[in-house]
Amino acid sequence: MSPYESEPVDRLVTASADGEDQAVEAALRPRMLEEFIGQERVREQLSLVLQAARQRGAAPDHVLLSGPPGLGKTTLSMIIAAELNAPIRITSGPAIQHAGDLAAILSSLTEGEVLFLDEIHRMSRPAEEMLYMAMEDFRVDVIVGKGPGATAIPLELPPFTLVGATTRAGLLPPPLRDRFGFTGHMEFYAPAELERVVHRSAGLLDVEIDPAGAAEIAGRSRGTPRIANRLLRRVRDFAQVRHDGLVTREIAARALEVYEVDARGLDRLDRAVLEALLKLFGGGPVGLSTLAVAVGEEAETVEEVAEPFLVREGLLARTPRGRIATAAAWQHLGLTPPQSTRAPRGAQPELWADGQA
Ligand SMILES: Nc1ncnc2c1ncn2[C@@H]1O[C@H](COP(=O)(O)OP(=O)(O)OP(=O)(O)O)[C@@H](O)[C@H]1O
Ligand SMILES: [Mg+2]
Repeated sequence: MSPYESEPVDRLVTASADGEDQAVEAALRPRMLEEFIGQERVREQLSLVLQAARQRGAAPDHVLLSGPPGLGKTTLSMIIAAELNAPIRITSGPAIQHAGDLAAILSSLTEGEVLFLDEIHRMSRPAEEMLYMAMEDFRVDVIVGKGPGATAIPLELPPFTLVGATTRAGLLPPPLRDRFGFTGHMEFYAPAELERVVHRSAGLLDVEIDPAGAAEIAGRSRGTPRIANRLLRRVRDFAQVRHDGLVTREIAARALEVYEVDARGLDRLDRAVLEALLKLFGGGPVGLSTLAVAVGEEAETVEEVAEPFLVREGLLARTPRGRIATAAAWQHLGLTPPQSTRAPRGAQPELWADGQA
């Protein structure tokens, strides 16, 4: 199970897609490689793979796209098919319960078709093994019958290109990983790239925005295009209802203040965790469960939902003795760190840490 599934669905800064995202994302997806912003390395590598295949008139190697949610894996897989001028079949690991499900999909593929397998790390074991053979030899063994009388009927498949996407590349069994000819690692986007994403989406959504307005939204988007697009939609509402529709830096900042997304993209939960760590525990070290009780959340929520971004931003560190705040955290919340000691006066740091790093 993906750690992202425990995220509260109403969170504006979650990188996972909600219902509204799914409805509008299709309209905002870049269609061709040229329109795809950022990820320069993956784009260049992929462009070579695709161009070479086109020149040879053959299906390209299987492609694995890995990286956190909302960075463009699904978008890129559709671009691959579009660039190859090939049809695309879309399915996902959890949708393939039995090897038979996969056999049915594979045997109905046409020559050169792109098979997009989302969340490929969540496929069942028997399906995975069938996939090994399909990827390597373009062949599957369909088992007919049960017990000692069962026979394997080999079935030839047309050449196809598998595009797998995963947020958890580390969970893929090595034999599966090895069968991809090319792996693209998606990285978080730089602010300037997100600004371009915001401008592009604003154009498609007919939102009037100035460069400073786009920069403001980009800076609060946690390196993630999906979040940038979502924040843009909320800012658009605010600009339209309270003002004349034009998105400036000030309008964007005020709108996102209403939605409690701060200048660095921290939301209410992130700030609550940070504030508790600083104000109640003097910056730590404090154990995860103690910290979670202080903010009134489950330890899992704090660890999986709030902490990854705080750690990535260099605001919080996980140590064997517990969580500690960095100097940047004090600065971000506008607080002064205690002079000589990190823990509240009289407290032994060890007593505050509960041993969970
Ligand atoms: N490079 C990009 N340029 C412009 N828009 C992008 C880019 N990457 C992603 N987006 C936008 O972000 C949204 C999310 O992208 P996408 O659905 O491809 O992410 P994902 O990596 O598949 O996420 P998940 O892991 O949740 O499936 C899409 O609406 C798309 O328009
Ligand atoms: Mg996706």
